[in-house]
Amino acid sequence: MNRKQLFDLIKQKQTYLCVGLDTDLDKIPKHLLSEKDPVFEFNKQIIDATHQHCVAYKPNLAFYEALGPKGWESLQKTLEYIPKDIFTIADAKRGDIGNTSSLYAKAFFEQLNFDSITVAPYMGEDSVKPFLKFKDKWVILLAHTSNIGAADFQLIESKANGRRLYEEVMLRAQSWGSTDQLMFVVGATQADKIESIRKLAPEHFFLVPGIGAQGGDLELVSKFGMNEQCGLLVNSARAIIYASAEKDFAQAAKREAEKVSEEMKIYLNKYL
Ligand SMILES: O=C(O)c1cc(=O)[nH]c(=O)n1[C@@H]1O[C@H](COP(=O)(O)O)[C@@H](O)[C@H]1O
Repeated sequence: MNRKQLFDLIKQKQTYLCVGLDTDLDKIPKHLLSEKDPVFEFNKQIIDATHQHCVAYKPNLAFYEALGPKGWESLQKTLEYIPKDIFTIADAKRGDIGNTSSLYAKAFFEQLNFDSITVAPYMGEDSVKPFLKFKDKWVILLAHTSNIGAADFQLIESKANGRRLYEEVMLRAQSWGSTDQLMFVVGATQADKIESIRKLAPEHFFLVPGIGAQGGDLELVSKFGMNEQCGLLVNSARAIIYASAEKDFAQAAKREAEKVSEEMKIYLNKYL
Protein backbone atom coordinates (compact mmCIF):
# COMPACT_ATOMS: atom_id res chain seq x y z
CA MET A 1 0.00 0.00 0.00
CA ASN A 2 1.45 3.38 -0.98
CA ARG A 3 0.86 6.76 0.67
CA LYS A 4 -1.97 7.72 -1.66
CA GLN A 5 -3.75 4.42 -1.08
CA LEU A 6 -3.36 4.87 2.67
CA PHE A 7 -4.80 8.38 2.46
CA ASP A 8 -7.66 7.14 0.26
CA LEU A 9 -8.46 4.51 2.89
CA ILE A 10 -8.43 7.16 5.62
CA LYS A 11 -10.78 9.37 3.62
CA GLN A 12 -13.07 6.48 2.77
CA LYS A 13 -13.33 5.24 6.37
CA GLN A 14 -13.03 8.71 7.97
CA THR A 15 -10.59 7.42 10.54
CA TYR A 16 -6.85 7.14 11.09
CA LEU A 17 -7.09 4.65 13.93
CA CYS A 18 -4.59 1.83 14.25
CA VAL A 19 -5.67 -0.90 16.66
CA GLY A 20 -2.79 -2.42 18.60
CA LEU A 21 -3.06 -6.20 18.89
CA ASP A 22 -1.01 -6.50 22.08
CA THR A 23 -2.68 -9.72 23.07
CA ASP A 24 -1.76 -10.91 26.53
CA LEU A 25 -2.95 -14.28 27.91
CA ASP A 26 -3.14 -12.71 31.38
CA LYS A 27 -5.58 -10.06 30.17
CA ILE A 28 -7.89 -11.75 27.70
CA PRO A 29 -11.26 -13.03 28.95
CA LYS A 30 -10.89 -16.27 30.89
CA HIS A 31 -13.45 -18.18 28.82
CA LEU A 32 -11.10 -18.00 25.81
CA LEU A 33 -8.31 -19.86 27.59
CA SER A 34 -9.92 -23.22 26.84
CA GLU A 35 -9.74 -22.54 23.08
CA LYS A 36 -7.04 -24.33 21.04
CA ASP A 37 -5.46 -20.98 20.14
CA PRO A 38 -6.76 -18.37 22.61
CA VAL A 39 -4.62 -15.57 21.20
CA PHE A 40 -5.92 -16.06 17.67
CA GLU A 41 -9.50 -16.49 18.87
CA PHE A 42 -9.25 -13.20 20.77
CA ASN A 43 -7.66 -11.40 17.81
CA LYS A 44 -10.21 -12.82 15.38
CA GLN A 45 -13.11 -11.49 17.43
CA ILE A 46 -11.38 -8.13 17.94
CA ILE A 47 -10.75 -7.83 14.19
CA ASP A 48 -14.34 -8.80 13.34
CA ALA A 49 -15.59 -6.15 15.77
CA THR A 50 -13.23 -3.30 14.92
CA HIS A 51 -12.19 -3.55 11.25
CA GLN A 52 -14.85 -1.08 10.09
CA HIS A 53 -13.48 1.52 12.49
CA CYS A 54 -9.76 1.40 11.76
CA VAL A 55 -7.28 1.57 8.89
CA ALA A 56 -4.41 -0.38 10.47
CA TYR A 57 -3.59 -3.17 12.90
CA LYS A 58 -0.33 -3.31 14.82
CA PRO A 59 0.54 -6.56 16.56
CA ASN A 60 3.43 -6.00 18.93
CA LEU A 61 5.84 -8.89 18.43
CA ALA A 62 6.77 -9.20 22.11
CA PHE A 63 3.32 -10.51 22.95
CA TYR A 64 3.68 -13.32 20.39
CA GLU A 65 7.37 -14.12 20.79
CA ALA A 66 6.84 -14.56 24.52
CA LEU A 67 4.73 -17.64 23.71
CA GLY A 68 7.39 -19.37 21.60
CA PRO A 69 6.45 -21.21 18.38
CA LYS A 70 2.73 -21.13 19.31
CA GLY A 71 2.91 -17.36 19.43
CA TRP A 72 4.37 -17.18 15.92
CA GLU A 73 1.58 -19.41 14.71
CA SER A 74 -1.04 -17.16 16.33
CA LEU A 75 0.64 -14.14 14.75
CA GLN A 76 0.67 -15.70 11.28
CA LYS A 77 -3.00 -16.71 11.54
CA THR A 78 -3.88 -13.22 12.78
CA LEU A 79 -2.09 -11.59 9.89
CA GLU A 80 -3.83 -13.82 7.38
CA TYR A 81 -7.18 -12.97 8.98
CA ILE A 82 -6.79 -9.18 8.75
CA PRO A 83 -8.80 -7.88 5.75
CA LYS A 84 -6.45 -7.23 2.83
CA ASP A 85 -7.36 -3.54 2.49
CA ILE A 86 -6.14 -2.79 6.03
CA PHE A 87 -2.55 -1.67 6.65
CA THR A 88 -0.47 -3.98 8.84
CA ILE A 89 2.41 -3.01 11.11
CA ALA A 90 4.86 -5.48 12.63
CA ASP A 91 5.81 -3.68 15.80
CA ALA A 92 9.15 -5.41 16.10
CA LYS A 93 11.57 -2.50 16.63
CA ARG A 94 14.38 -4.28 14.77
CA GLY A 95 17.66 -3.01 13.31
CA ASP A 96 21.13 -4.61 13.15
CA ILE A 97 24.18 -4.74 10.90
CA GLY A 98 23.19 -4.82 7.23
CA ASN A 99 23.13 -8.53 6.46
CA THR A 100 21.16 -9.24 9.63
CA SER A 101 18.66 -6.46 8.92
CA SER A 102 18.16 -7.98 5.45
CA LEU A 103 17.02 -11.21 7.06
CA TYR A 104 14.76 -9.41 9.53
CA ALA A 105 13.20 -7.69 6.52
CA LYS A 106 12.68 -11.03 4.79
CA ALA A 107 11.11 -12.49 7.90
CA PHE A 108 8.53 -9.72 8.23
CA PHE A 109 7.95 -8.75 4.59
CA GLU A 110 8.27 -12.11 2.83
CA GLN A 111 7.52 -14.82 5.39
CA LEU A 112 4.80 -12.89 7.17
CA ASN A 113 3.86 -10.36 4.46
CA PHE A 114 3.44 -7.36 6.77
CA ASP A 115 3.08 -3.96 5.05
CA SER A 116 5.49 -2.31 7.47
CA ILE A 117 7.84 -2.79 10.39
CA THR A 118 8.99 -0.55 13.23
CA VAL A 119 12.77 -0.10 13.18
CA ALA A 120 15.18 1.35 15.75
CA PRO A 121 17.52 3.84 14.04
CA TYR A 122 20.46 3.84 16.39
CA MET A 123 22.74 1.52 14.42
CA GLY A 124 22.52 3.96 11.52
CA GLU A 125 21.97 4.01 7.79
CA ASP A 126 23.27 0.54 6.89
CA SER A 127 21.02 -1.02 9.55
CA VAL A 128 17.89 0.65 8.14
CA LYS A 129 18.45 0.54 4.38
CA PRO A 130 17.94 -3.23 3.92
CA PHE A 131 14.33 -2.75 5.07
CA LEU A 132 13.84 -0.09 2.39
CA LYS A 133 14.67 -2.41 -0.51
CA PHE A 134 11.22 -4.01 -0.55
CA LYS A 135 8.66 -2.62 -2.99
CA ASP A 136 5.48 -1.25 -1.42
CA LYS A 137 6.77 -1.97 2.10
CA TRP A 138 7.32 0.61 4.81
CA VAL A 139 9.87 1.32 7.51
CA ILE A 140 8.50 3.06 10.58
CA LEU A 141 11.50 4.57 12.29
CA LEU A 142 11.50 5.41 16.00
CA ALA A 143 11.88 9.18 16.31
CA HIS A 144 10.46 10.61 19.56
CA THR A 145 8.84 7.80 21.50
CA SER A 146 6.03 7.98 24.06
CA ASN A 147 7.80 6.58 27.11
CA ILE A 148 9.54 8.42 29.96
CA GLY A 149 12.94 7.07 28.90
CA ALA A 150 12.50 8.86 25.56
CA ALA A 151 14.25 11.78 27.27
CA ASP A 152 17.38 9.75 28.10
CA PHE A 153 18.86 9.79 24.61
CA GLN A 154 16.37 11.25 22.15
CA LEU A 155 16.54 14.72 23.70
CA ILE A 156 20.33 14.96 23.84
CA GLU A 157 21.50 18.01 21.90
CA SER A 158 24.39 17.81 19.50
CA LYS A 159 27.25 20.17 20.37
CA ALA A 160 27.97 20.43 16.64
CA ASN A 161 24.57 21.64 15.36
CA GLY A 162 22.27 22.02 18.37
CA ARG A 163 19.87 19.37 17.09
CA ARG A 164 18.34 16.86 19.42
CA LEU A 165 19.02 13.22 18.63
CA TYR A 166 15.48 12.48 17.45
CA GLU A 167 15.59 15.56 15.20
CA GLU A 168 18.84 14.35 13.68
CA VAL A 169 17.29 10.91 13.11
CA MET A 170 14.30 12.42 11.33
CA LEU A 171 16.31 14.78 9.15
CA ARG A 172 18.99 12.29 8.13
CA ALA A 173 16.67 9.37 7.51
CA GLN A 174 14.72 11.35 4.92
CA SER A 175 17.56 10.85 2.45
CA TRP A 176 17.41 7.08 2.93
CA GLY A 177 13.90 6.49 1.62
CA SER A 178 10.92 8.27 0.09
CA THR A 179 7.74 9.49 1.77
CA ASP A 180 6.12 6.38 0.26
CA GLN A 181 8.27 4.03 2.30
CA LEU A 182 9.30 5.82 5.47
CA MET A 183 7.24 6.88 8.48
CA PHE A 184 8.29 8.08 11.92
CA VAL A 185 7.11 7.08 15.37
CA VAL A 186 6.11 10.08 17.45
CA GLY A 187 4.48 9.37 20.82
CA ALA A 188 1.10 10.98 21.53
CA THR A 189 2.53 11.93 24.91
CA GLN A 190 4.86 14.32 23.01
CA ALA A 191 1.84 16.25 21.69
CA ASP A 192 3.23 19.57 22.99
CA LYS A 193 6.12 19.15 20.54
CA ILE A 194 4.23 17.71 17.60
CA GLU A 195 3.90 21.05 15.81
CA SER A 196 7.66 21.46 15.64
CA ILE A 197 8.16 17.75 14.90
CA ARG A 198 5.77 18.05 11.94
CA LYS A 199 7.95 20.87 10.53
CA LEU A 200 10.91 18.46 10.42
CA ALA A 201 9.03 16.06 8.15
CA PRO A 202 6.06 17.86 6.58
CA GLU A 203 5.02 15.08 4.22
CA HIS A 204 5.74 11.87 6.08
CA PHE A 205 3.22 9.73 7.86
CA PHE A 206 3.68 9.51 11.63
CA LEU A 207 2.73 6.46 13.65
CA VAL A 208 1.47 7.94 16.91
CA PRO A 209 1.06 5.50 19.81
CA GLY A 210 0.17 6.70 23.30
CA ILE A 211 -3.50 7.72 23.29
CA GLY A 212 -5.78 5.72 25.58
CA ALA A 213 -3.82 3.87 28.26
CA GLN A 214 -0.83 6.26 28.11
CA GLY A 215 -3.01 9.37 28.23
CA GLY A 216 -1.89 11.20 25.04
CA ASP A 217 -4.17 13.95 23.71
CA LEU A 218 -5.78 12.98 20.40
CA GLU A 219 -7.01 16.46 19.59
CA LEU A 220 -3.59 18.07 20.07
CA VAL A 221 -1.93 15.33 18.03
CA SER A 222 -4.49 15.82 15.26
CA LYS A 223 -4.49 19.60 15.28
CA PHE A 224 -0.73 19.99 15.12
CA GLY A 225 0.29 16.69 13.54
CA MET A 226 -1.99 16.41 10.55
CA ASN A 227 -0.66 17.22 7.10
CA GLU A 228 -2.40 17.49 3.73
CA GLN A 229 -2.68 13.70 3.40
CA CYS A 230 -3.65 13.27 7.05
CA GLY A 231 -0.17 11.91 7.74
CA LEU A 232 -1.23 10.23 10.97
CA LEU A 233 -1.86 6.69 12.08
CA VAL A 234 -2.84 6.93 15.73
CA ASN A 235 -2.52 3.69 17.68
CA SER A 236 -4.45 2.52 20.70
CA ALA A 237 -4.11 -1.00 22.09
CA ARG A 238 -5.12 -1.62 25.72
CA ALA A 239 -7.89 0.99 25.87
CA ILE A 240 -9.63 -0.76 22.97
CA ILE A 241 -8.83 -4.45 23.15
CA TYR A 242 -9.23 -4.70 26.93
CA ALA A 243 -12.26 -2.40 27.22
CA SER A 244 -13.97 -5.40 28.84
CA ALA A 245 -12.52 -8.60 30.29
CA GLU A 246 -15.87 -10.37 30.08
CA LYS A 247 -17.73 -12.23 27.33
CA ASP A 248 -18.76 -8.89 25.79
CA PHE A 249 -15.10 -7.94 25.12
CA ALA A 250 -15.52 -7.70 21.34
CA GLN A 251 -18.58 -5.44 21.53
CA ALA A 252 -16.78 -3.30 24.11
CA ALA A 253 -13.75 -3.04 21.81
CA LYS A 254 -16.03 -2.08 18.94
CA ARG A 255 -17.62 0.67 21.04
CA GLU A 256 -14.22 2.07 21.99
CA ALA A 257 -12.87 1.93 18.42
CA GLU A 258 -16.03 3.58 17.17
CA LYS A 259 -15.75 6.30 19.79
CA VAL A 260 -12.15 7.13 18.87
CA SER A 261 -13.01 7.03 15.18
CA GLU A 262 -15.95 9.39 15.62
CA GLU A 263 -13.57 11.83 17.28
CA MET A 264 -11.13 11.36 14.39
CA LYS A 265 -13.87 12.08 11.87
CA ILE A 266 -14.43 15.44 13.54
CA TYR A 267 -10.71 16.23 13.42
CA LEU A 268 -10.46 15.18 9.75
CA ASN A 269 -13.20 17.68 8.94
CA LYS A 270 -11.68 20.36 11.16
CA TYR A 271 -7.94 20.12 10.56
CA LEU A 272 -7.33 18.40 7.20
O1 LIG B 1 6.50 1.65 18.21
C1 LIG B 1 5.48 1.67 18.89
O2 LIG B 1 4.42 1.24 18.44
C2 LIG B 1 5.50 2.37 20.17
C3 LIG B 1 6.33 3.45 20.26
C4 LIG B 1 6.22 4.33 21.35
O3 LIG B 1 6.87 5.35 21.41
N1 LIG B 1 5.34 4.03 22.33
C5 LIG B 1 4.53 2.93 22.29
O4 LIG B 1 3.73 2.75 23.20
N2 LIG B 1 4.65 2.05 21.24
C6 LIG B 1 3.84 0.81 21.21
O5 LIG B 1 2.46 1.15 21.06
C7 LIG B 1 1.65 0.30 21.87
C8 LIG B 1 0.91 1.17 22.87
O6 LIG B 1 -0.06 0.42 23.53
P1 LIG B 1 -1.18 1.07 24.49
O7 LIG B 1 -0.46 1.98 25.43
O8 LIG B 1 -1.78 -0.13 25.16
O9 LIG B 1 -2.16 1.80 23.60
C9 LIG B 1 2.58 -0.73 22.45
O10 LIG B 1 2.61 -1.86 21.60
C10 LIG B 1 3.93 -0.06 22.46
O11 LIG B 1 5.00 -0.97 22.31
